Amino acid sequence: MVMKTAAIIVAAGKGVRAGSPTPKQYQSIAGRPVLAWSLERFLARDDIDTVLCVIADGAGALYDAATIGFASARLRSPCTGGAARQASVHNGLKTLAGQGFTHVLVHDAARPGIDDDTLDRLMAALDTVDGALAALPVSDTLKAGGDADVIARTVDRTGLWAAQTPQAFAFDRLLAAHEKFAEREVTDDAALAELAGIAVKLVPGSLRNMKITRPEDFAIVERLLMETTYEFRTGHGYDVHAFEPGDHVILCGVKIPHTAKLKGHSDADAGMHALTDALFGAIGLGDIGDHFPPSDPQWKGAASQVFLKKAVNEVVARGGSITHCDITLICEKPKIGPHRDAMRMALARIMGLAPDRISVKATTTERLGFTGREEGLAAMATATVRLPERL
Ligand SMILES: Nc1ccn([C@@H]2O[C@H](COP(=O)(O)OP(=O)(O)OP(=O)(O)O)[C@@H](O)[C@H]2O)c(=O)n1
Ligand SMILES: C[C@](O)(CO)[C@H](O)COP(=O)(O)O
Repeated sequence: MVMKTAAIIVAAGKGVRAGSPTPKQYQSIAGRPVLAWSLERFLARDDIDTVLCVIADGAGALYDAATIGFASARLRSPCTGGAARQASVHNGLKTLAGQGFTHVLVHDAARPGIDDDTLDRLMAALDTVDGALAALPVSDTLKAGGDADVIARTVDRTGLWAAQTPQAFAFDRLLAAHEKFAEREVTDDAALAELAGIAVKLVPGSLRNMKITRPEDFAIVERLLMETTYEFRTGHGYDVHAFEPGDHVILCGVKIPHTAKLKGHSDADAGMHALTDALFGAIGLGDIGDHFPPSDPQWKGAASQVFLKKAVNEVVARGGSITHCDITLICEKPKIGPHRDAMRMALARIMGLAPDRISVKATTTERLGFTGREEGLAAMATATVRLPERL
């Protein structure tokens, strides 16, 4: 079945327990409104076709302020919620009904720490079941309180899970459950699904995805959001160009007089091409040919810095930075040594990096092979990038 999935983010609560002057979903946390955190995560996913926020009547200005910069075709205009969370979800479902959605994920705006791994697990679960929710196994010993806060009994925690959101369902089945059991007061959608006889699979959620409920939760969640961890990745690139009659070559952005030129569709800057491929490799984005096909006439004679800048921008767009690049040019001639520093400076300028993050080296193949016979030259590059770990 082809899945068409919507996400509903419920943000129509008053946040009474959190005690903040404006409802908690609009409070700024780690530099942006609580709602913006989860909205960004849902909008970034290709497997979610539409995102709808459910907001309180009269909260339009707060919503607009929180979603500035989220111009996305996938983000619907918000709809209005109800007096209880259940009614807000119901309104969201009714707003999206009849539009071909096969599945829906319902998420609390008050859980800004939702991560991609949890979303992946939920989406995978929907392949085999009509209901799934993120949850954590209970790890504390549970007590039922009696009169005057005296323990009435200890509750067996075996098999108990604390429910989080998102909670994911076959769209029509969840809507039917909301319609049929609208009079039953429940605190989450999985409870309605149970009433409707939908099997709901528990998938591991995450601590980071805790709900802001009380005043002290803001600081805890803020710490969790700020702790973005980074990973380092290395990419490798290799390129070869043949010589043809001419009087100069362009290597790593520097024009060098020579007795031949390099043959190619663009300016044939093998050094820059290898580096571009190394960057695409580090972020798993294919190679230079995927982005700039040689068959496309618009790249004929193009300055290779266009390719390199695109690869750099793709790293930056992922919140990443380039730690180091190392390029080796392999040729008998021209001699690279005198031009190495100019090459590093040129690349540094194009990439917006300090020159000490770029190394250019050269070697010969001792007159062996095609470079030894001066039929062409080769370039190899490695690039190390620092990326935020996938959340
Ligand atoms: N009528 C309501 C009540 C709650 N929610 C949303 O449901 C989520 C989880 O609810 P909860 O933490 O209980 O939020 P509030 O109802 O706002 O909190 P409180 O009970 O403290 O007022 C929140 O994102 C909240 O905005 C909603 O959309 N509509
Ligand atoms: C849906 C929910 O987030 C699951 O834990 C939660 O039940 C909603 O908040 P409330 O505090 O129960 O109103």
